[in-house]
Parts: sequence; C-alpha cells; structure tokens
Amino acid sequence: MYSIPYLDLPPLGHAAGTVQLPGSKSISNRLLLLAGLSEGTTTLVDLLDSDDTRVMLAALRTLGCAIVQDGRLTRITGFAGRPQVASAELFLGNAGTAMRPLTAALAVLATQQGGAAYTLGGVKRMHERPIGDLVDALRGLGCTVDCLGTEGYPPLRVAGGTLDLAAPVKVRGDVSSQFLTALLLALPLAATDRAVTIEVVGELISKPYIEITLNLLARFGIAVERQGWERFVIPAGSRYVTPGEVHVEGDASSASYFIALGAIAGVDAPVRIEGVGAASIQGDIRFKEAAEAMGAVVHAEPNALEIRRGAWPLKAIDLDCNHIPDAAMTLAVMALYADGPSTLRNIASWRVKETDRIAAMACELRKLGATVEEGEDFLRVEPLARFQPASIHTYDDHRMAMCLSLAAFNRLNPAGDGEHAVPVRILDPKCVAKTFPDYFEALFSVVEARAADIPVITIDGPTASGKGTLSASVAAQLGWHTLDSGSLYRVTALAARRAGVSADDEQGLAATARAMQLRFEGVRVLLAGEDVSDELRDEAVGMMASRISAWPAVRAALYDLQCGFRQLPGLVADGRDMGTVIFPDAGLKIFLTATAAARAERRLNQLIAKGISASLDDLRADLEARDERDRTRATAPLRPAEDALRLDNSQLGIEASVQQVVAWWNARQPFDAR
Ligand SMILES: Nc1ncnc2c1ncn2[C@@H]1O[C@H](COP(=O)(O)OP(=O)(O)O)[C@@H](O)[C@H]1O
Ligand SMILES: Nc1ccn([C@H]2C[C@H](O)[C@@H](COP(=O)(O)OP(=O)(O)O)O2)c(=O)n1
Repeated sequence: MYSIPYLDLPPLGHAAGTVQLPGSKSISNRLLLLAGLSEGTTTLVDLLDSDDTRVMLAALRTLGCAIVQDGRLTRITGFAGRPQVASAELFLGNAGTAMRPLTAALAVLATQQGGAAYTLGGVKRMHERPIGDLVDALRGLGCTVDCLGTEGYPPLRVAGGTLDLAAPVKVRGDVSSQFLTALLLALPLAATDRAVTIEVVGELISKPYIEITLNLLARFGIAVERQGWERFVIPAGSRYVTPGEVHVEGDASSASYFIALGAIAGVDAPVRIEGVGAASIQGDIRFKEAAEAMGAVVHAEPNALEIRRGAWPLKAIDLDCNHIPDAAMTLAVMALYADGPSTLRNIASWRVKETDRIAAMACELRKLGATVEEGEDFLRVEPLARFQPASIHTYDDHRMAMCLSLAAFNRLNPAGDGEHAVPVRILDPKCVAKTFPDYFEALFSVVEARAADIPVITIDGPTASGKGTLSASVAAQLGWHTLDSGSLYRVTALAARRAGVSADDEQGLAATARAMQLRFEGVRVLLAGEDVSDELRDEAVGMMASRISAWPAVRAALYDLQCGFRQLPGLVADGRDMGTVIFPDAGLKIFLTATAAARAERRLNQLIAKGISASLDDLRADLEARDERDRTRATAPLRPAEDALRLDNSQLGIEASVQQVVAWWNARQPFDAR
C-alpha cells in the first residue's frame, strides 16, 4: 500500500496480464456478522483484509467472538445471539457495511438482554451519513435507539426496549438498501417463535445488494421469503447455522477498474481478472455489460473475466445505473475516452456515500479539463481531447482514487495525438485501503509505460556523501523504486573474488558481471540465492568495486541491468554516473557532496554501529583515494551532470536534505495547487 501524501501516475500505456482481486467488501462484512451471530465456528476463505473489514472484526472481538486469522483463512467462533459483554463502545471507521447491520443486530439484542447498552460511532464522515430511516424502523419495532449527536446520524446508542413484532416492520428503501440489509441480517434474532415481516416503503434501490444478503442468509440457514421487492418474511424458528466453510468471492466493484483497464488499454492481449466472474452473486458484476456497451470485449468464466479493447474510441452511453451504484463511478472516467457525451442516470445514492460522489466526480473530472454537467441524480461527461495535469483530491473515498487513476491512460486518448500526455497526481492514495489496499501495486503489475515517461531522480556523488540514505528516503516519500548502482559494482567485485577473477582481468570481470544470478528483495541483494547484502558493505569490497568499475567492459555489462530498474511509478537511482550515463534524461539530477572530514566521520560512525573498529585517518585516506580513482577514470568518471543541482549536506541534516530534493522535484512538476 502507498502510505504517502500523493502518488504520481505517469502517462500509462498498454495493459496485459492477470490481476487477483481481493475479496468482496459487501460479502466479507455480511459473512463476518453472520458468523458472529451464529453458534459454532465458521471458516472464511479469502476474506477481504481492508479498513472496513478490520473495524468489523474488531467489533466482533469486542462483543466476544473468538477470531483466528491464519493465512487465507479466518476462523470465527460466534457468540450465538448472546454478546459476551453487556456494554461496549464500537468504532466503525467509515464502514457503512459495518455500521448499519451492527446497529440493527445490537438494537435487537439489547431488547433481549436486560441492562445491555452499546454505542456505535465512526469517523467524522460516518457521522454525516444518514441512518435515520434505519433508526425509525428499529424504534418502530420497539428498540431504544438514541442519536448521540445529530438526530438521524451516528453516533448511536442502543439500549433496552421491548420488541413488538405484531405489525410488519417498515423501512424506507430509497436512500440506502443497507437499511433493509441491516434488518434482514438482524431480525432472524427476533424470529424465534414467530415470523417477522419487513415492508419496504418507497422504491427499493440497489436491489442486487439485497440479493447478496438473501443469498448469504440462506447459507446460514435463514430462508427469507421475498414477495416482490416490497415484502420480506423471515420464517418463525429462524436460527443462524454456520455452513462451516465459506469462500469469499472477489470484489465485483473492484473488478470494474480492471474491466475498464482492459477496455481502454487491453490492445494486444487481454487483462485477466481472477476471483470473480459469471457465477458471481454480486450486482456490480453487471458492470461488465455496461463496459461491453461502451465497446469492451469480455470473455467470462465462472470465476474469472478476460477483457480486451473492442471499440476505440469507446462508445458513449446513456445508462440508468441504479443496479450498479458503486461500479458506475468507473464509467464516468471511461466516458473521457468515448465518442460522445455519456450520461449516468439514477445515481442519487452517490450523494450519501463515502463522500458526495456526484459533486466530487464532477469537480475532479473538470480539473482534468473535462466538461461535466452535474444534476441531483445524474452526471453527464463529455470526452476529453486534451487532458490537463491534475492533482486529484480523493475525499477519503477509495473509489475516487481508483476511478481517477484511469485518467493516466491519456496518452491513448483517441482524440489526442499520441504525443501529448500528462501525469495524474492522486492525493492520499492510501484511501484505497478501504477495500483494495494493494490497488496501485495491482495496477502497476499489468500496465506498461514508455520508459521515457517513467520519472527518474538521480543522485550522484562521492562515497559516504549520503547518497543511499537520501535516495531511500526520497523514494519512500514518492512511493518509487530505488537503484543502488554501487551495489551492482560491489556484487560484481564479490562474485569475482569468489570466482578467483583478478581485478585486472577486464573481460573476465565483464563475463562475471553478465553471469551473476541476482535477485533483489527490497534492500537485500541475493547472489545465487544467498543474501550477500551485509558482505557487500565491507570496505574491502567497496575498494575492489571502485577498481573494477574503471573497466569499460564491466560498465557495459551492467548497463541493461541498471536501465531495467526504471519501473512504474518511478525511480531514484544513486551512484557515480546515474545522471551522466545511465539516465541522462532524468527529470532531476542531484550531485551530492560533503567535506571529506564529514564523510570520513560518517563512515566511522557506520562502522562503529556495526561493531567494527577503524581509524578516522585511515578511513579518510581510503575514501579520498577512492574518490580520486572514481573521478579520474576514463569511462563514466564521477562528475556532476551539466544539468545537475548541487547539494552539499556537510551541514544539512538527512530530513532537510530529503525535503530539499522533494521540493526541487515538485517545482518541476506540472501540477498546480488546486
Ligand atoms: N545529511 C546527512 N547528515 C549527516 N549524516 C548523514 C547525512 N546523510 C547521510 N548521513 C549518514 O552518512 C552515512 C553514509 O551514508 P550513505 O547513504 O551510506 O552514503 P553513500 O551511499 O553516499 O555511501 C550514513 O550513516 C548516513 O546515516
Ligand atoms: N554508478 C556507479 C556506482 C558505483 N560505482 C563504483 C565506484 C564506487 O567506489 C564503488 C562502490 O559504490 P558505492 O556507491 O556502493 O559506494 P559508497 O556507498 O558510496 O561507498 O562502485 C561506479 O563506478 N558507478
């Protein structure tokens, strides 16, 4: 996950490959509650691990469920309708799928257990999301529910009351179908000796989510009788019975981004999505049809989808999106690549989701340059001929971040010239943690970009100037990869030493460099499967690296390997010739220096920290000799690139150096502060 303030997506190109989807949020949280209410142990396979499921798991633990997580399995031993605690304060983040059903379940349970009282709250936005219709329904049933802040909104307190089930329970269905889901999941608790009838008032929206609820209730032994979409009868004698093991299918809403990706960029080969397919019980799987209407070519298997680009530009659509409320957001961004204006209708529920999604989408699409018309319950988006670089606000809404990432395909823009392409900055990218923590990693694993579009910052300089430290911190702040090019010369030196190749044997050293079996795991370097990272830092290895790196054939042998580190979303490369030879087109080049005295002292401190003793004078003499050799060799000598910015950090701390480099980088980016 990218836990950084912003993630810049360079212009992206074609897509191909396979994505494994995380588990469905809707299914995961419903299953968790059902397992929690049941007697016995339920094993959930491939449960979604995200913010919203974590708050549900924490709440269930608080209420007395035993929960064991073991790789792909989550085992939950339910409290069988009797929470182990009579009072609790539950924090539910911004998870509507936890707040609504837990409120209903605990409100009903509190009527059955004298003295029980539970409060349920979340983040600020959760307290702005209406829940009044559910509260009204529960009060109508005889539950005591108090809104602790604004009437009709969380936080809530449920305590006591007397259930009266003689009349049907009425609930509005036109604001959020989650209210009905909440009652359906909770009222079997009350249907022990008599049937309970729920009546929906007003047109029920998002029906597919109700189907998921009914489907999962059936698996836990509750056969709800559905009469049209107006009446639901929970039979007398209902009792949750764990089905034992349940597999959580992939999230169909999350699939929408990769379906769109295939439609936009699956040019030569398809994008394959595993975990969800034609057999899905989730309504958002029907996003597939909307994408097909826009031109996607979809091949569906029971548990997988393959998508290719069909029509290009995409075909504009005019669609009632009531049946795919969440996935429909993805269509709004696809509309930028269409052959005419697209209209998404019947989407009023967007206004009460994680954010007001109609307003948010309109605002962010306009930043890209799009013409957008926003109505109370519709959005009309025109195709965009020339994208503008934009800093996209994500409103703590995972779907905003994931949808808008699709704007990075603007190089493929059918109305564009294939040359004009802009990056897209996604602010607060970690908001995807709500449902798809590794969304951006998954995206990068299936898309390509032109090498020249992948940003690089180079940091060259003499030994112990702090290149590695600076490079790692800058990369961490931007979410980029690092290349410690020195480690490649060091590992070559080590491999040569082990193979008995002399430091004077240019061709033998080059052959050694080409034959090395290397693997990089974060900052660890593995040579033929052996972790040699610590050995590489030996001063003797560094000295030999400096010697062998003077040979042109050695440098040539390592050239392609270094270029291969230029991968999405960006690279910070440190060494001696990163800016001059390997990445001459880097967007920012730093030449990092510090006085020999400062550098010798830093090296000494590094050695002391490792428990190695050394003399400051010897170290200084060594590093000056190494600098001299690196500076004066004929091939790729250590020198600043002409367009490098110099940074002397003799007196500048690490954090200040990092902020300086990031500020230089941002000053060169096209994003304005909107
Ligand atoms: N700006 C700085 N001020 C003080 N010490 C620093 C600074 N930058 C790096 N160091 C320290 O200097 C030592 C050498 O840094 P390193 O990144 O290994 O250098 P290089 O990669 O250039 O050889 C490390 O112990 C590091 O913590
Ligand atoms: N891009 C590079 C990186 C390192 N080298 C050579 C020259 C250096 O003395 C050795 C070791 O580099 P390294 O960056 O690991 O050394 P320091 O950490 O700065 O001491 O490799 C090079 O020639 N070109």
